[in-house]
Amino acid sequence: MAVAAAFAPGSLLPTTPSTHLAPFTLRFRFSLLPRRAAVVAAAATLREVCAGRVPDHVLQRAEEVGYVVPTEVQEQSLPLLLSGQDCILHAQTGSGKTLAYLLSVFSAIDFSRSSVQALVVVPTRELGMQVARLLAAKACTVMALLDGGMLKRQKSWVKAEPPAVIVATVASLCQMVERRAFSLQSMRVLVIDEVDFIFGSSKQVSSLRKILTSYSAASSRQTIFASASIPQHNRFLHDCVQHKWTKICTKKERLHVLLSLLERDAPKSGIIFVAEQSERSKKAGNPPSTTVVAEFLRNAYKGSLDVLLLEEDMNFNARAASFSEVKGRGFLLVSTDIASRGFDLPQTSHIYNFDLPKTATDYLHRAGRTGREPFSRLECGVTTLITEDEHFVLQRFQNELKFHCEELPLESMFTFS
Ligand SMILES: Nc1ncnc2c1ncn2[C@@H]1O[C@H](COP(=O)(O)OP(=O)(O)OP(=O)(O)O)[C@@H](O)[C@H]1O
Repeated sequence: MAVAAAFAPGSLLPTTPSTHLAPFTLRFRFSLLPRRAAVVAAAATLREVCAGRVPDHVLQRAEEVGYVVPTEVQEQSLPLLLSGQDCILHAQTGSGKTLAYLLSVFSAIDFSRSSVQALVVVPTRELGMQVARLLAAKACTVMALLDGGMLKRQKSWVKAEPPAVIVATVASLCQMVERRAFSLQSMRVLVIDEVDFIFGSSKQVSSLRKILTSYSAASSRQTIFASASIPQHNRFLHDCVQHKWTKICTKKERLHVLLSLLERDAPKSGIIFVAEQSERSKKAGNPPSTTVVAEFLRNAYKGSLDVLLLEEDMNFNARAASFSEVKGRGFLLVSTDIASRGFDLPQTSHIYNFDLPKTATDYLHRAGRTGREPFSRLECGVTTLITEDEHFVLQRFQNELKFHCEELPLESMFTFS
């Protein structure tokens, strides 16, 4: 038997602040209404919300690229962020947290000073590239220190002329700070994006804590945490907005079911999430599932979208190429969870969980890659392919995230060999 399920993102409720990284003060928490309602409800423009705090040239640039009306998370958080308070930005995926914290960064920077004044810590190179691009477009010196980057060359640049803002992964940040390539003494704003992900690794937490306590003063900076899934939350999602679909099939049928779904949905663009290859499978010399799925689609899919691949083991140049290729084009991106956090590809209409995510949090972040255009009426959906014995896992995610799945008979909808 096969089934489909409906699921929709909605509001996230406040959490207990995480205290892993004392000595921060975390004074602000809020909940968020559904994204679309949030946009409709906005009364003031972004310019009005930021008046007198964010430099005019930044606001002008924001308007040029289409950021005119604040999303609800921006409307709610900016008055606090711009007043310099420490904040937890805990709001659903695609709600506009990045622009909220970036505007706060711009309000705090003295553009005439040549020193590192803001640090944005990100979990992955891809998210870092995205944030750095958004910042760079706003005419300010920004340097991205990301795993696999040219840290040696950057070390001399950063020494010669320290950028106002650094966007960094923890590992590359440690390397540069420990080599004394720059100082964090003038840092006014610290942002930790996808904070729960970074706090999920004790190694990253201890490295970050060491850097922050040794090289910057907690009392003189603003700290902002951002994520759609802050730890210790009481409850996650409610309020249906979009249809999300789940299907049951046997492992063998998955590729063909996926193909049928793609034909039926005709996505504008889609991301197909596939499990990372196990060590055992690597040792056995098997190709990664991502490659298998991408190869299958390249041969069998007859639609107009480009089939692209993104996975951990690809070298950084190949990863960067895949990431920049998908920008602005119709694509079917086959990826591991590397694309599940922070990735902002607004044209993504459909998500397919070819393999189940490991946790409910991972499910949330994967699902959040769609429905990201606040003003769009694009039909969006999340589809999960599961076998009968995986049903209980999905049930666990539903219980934890408080969403409801509806099942849809497979045979009536598809024919596959
Ligand atoms: N005020 C705005 N007007 C129009 N579009 C906006 C506005 N703010 C943000 N966006 C767009 O909304 C999309 C989602 O924003 P963003 O990436 O900041 O979400 P997020 O909350 O950080 O999501 P995630 O938790 O998944 O990282 C992006 O395409 C961004 O360009």
